[in-house]
Amino acid sequence: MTSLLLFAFPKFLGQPQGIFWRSAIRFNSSAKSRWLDRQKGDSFTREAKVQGLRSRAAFKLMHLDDKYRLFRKGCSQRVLDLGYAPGAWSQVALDRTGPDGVILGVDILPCAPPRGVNAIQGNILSKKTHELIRLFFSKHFQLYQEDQLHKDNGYFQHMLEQELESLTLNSDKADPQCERSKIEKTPIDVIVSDMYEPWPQITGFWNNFTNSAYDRMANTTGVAIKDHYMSMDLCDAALITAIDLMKPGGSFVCKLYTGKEDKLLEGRLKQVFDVVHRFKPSASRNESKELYFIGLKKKHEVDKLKVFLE
Ligand SMILES: C[S@@+](CC[C@H](N)C(=O)[O-])C[C@H]1O[C@@H](n2cnc3c(N)ncnc32)[C@H](O)[C@@H]1O
Repeated sequence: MTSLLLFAFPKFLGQPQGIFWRSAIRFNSSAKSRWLDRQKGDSFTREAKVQGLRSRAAFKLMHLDDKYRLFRKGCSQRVLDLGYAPGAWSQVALDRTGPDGVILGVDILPCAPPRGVNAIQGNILSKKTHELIRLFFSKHFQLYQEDQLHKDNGYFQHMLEQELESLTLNSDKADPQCERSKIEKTPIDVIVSDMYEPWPQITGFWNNFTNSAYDRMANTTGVAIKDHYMSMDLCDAALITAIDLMKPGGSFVCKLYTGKEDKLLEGRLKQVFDVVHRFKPSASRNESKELYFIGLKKKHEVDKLKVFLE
């Protein structure tokens, strides 16, 4: 059996046995059918289907919002949903901010956003993604909203990219009225981050890869310590986004797989927000180590270096 697999996947030759077997186990079909069985028997999964929500994760954000009042109707809130795919959290944000809310989802994977939600495909660890987000939310970019095309299709990312490129090219012009000065530095009211394992897309695409595209991303590994440290990196990335792009007074949520550095993250959050909570929503499975941190009332002056050096 082993030699057959090594023949089929020669890239595993020369790798330590442990890595080989872990990789083989991850693509095991019985694990997939266990996952499907669990989904079928789950009341949140059933309810999500009934309500037309893209995944059961929607209920986690609803519980978080019921408890901490992140969203408000009639306040034109600008919401950034990090790791939005397949889009259930964005659906909740859109519903709870009302018609004047503006929701932008960012995900490293391509995904058509729910109607009324805008999206960028990008890695939140990249500086360019931050610039695209800022540009999207800036008043300057609202010009493009006149065409209303985004209502059906989400924003066209290439338009944002072209805009960013032309701003970068003209950045050295000594014009005090230059376009860049119209861009708000901290335009966002609420940032929610559910970043971690890519959503388990099982239909709607042809898979011509030898392994699933989304499995190459940050799936939970089942190794608690690894999941913890990888999710710490994504929480740090979300926190940096909040420090750089969120208005004072803004609200923040991020998902962490618990472990040794929980306290470290909590300490960092306390330097950025006046109020910090931890919460496990009832829709979060008991056996899962996921936990949500909530930061409320972002402070006015935040020294990014100090947050990460202490
Ligand atoms: C659990 S899913 C989010 C589910 C979503 N909240 C919902 O309600 O539909 C986590 C998402 O985080 C995304 N992700 C992981 N790392 C990322 C990164 N570095 N930048 C952007 N998105 C990332 C994954 O692609 C995946 O789609």
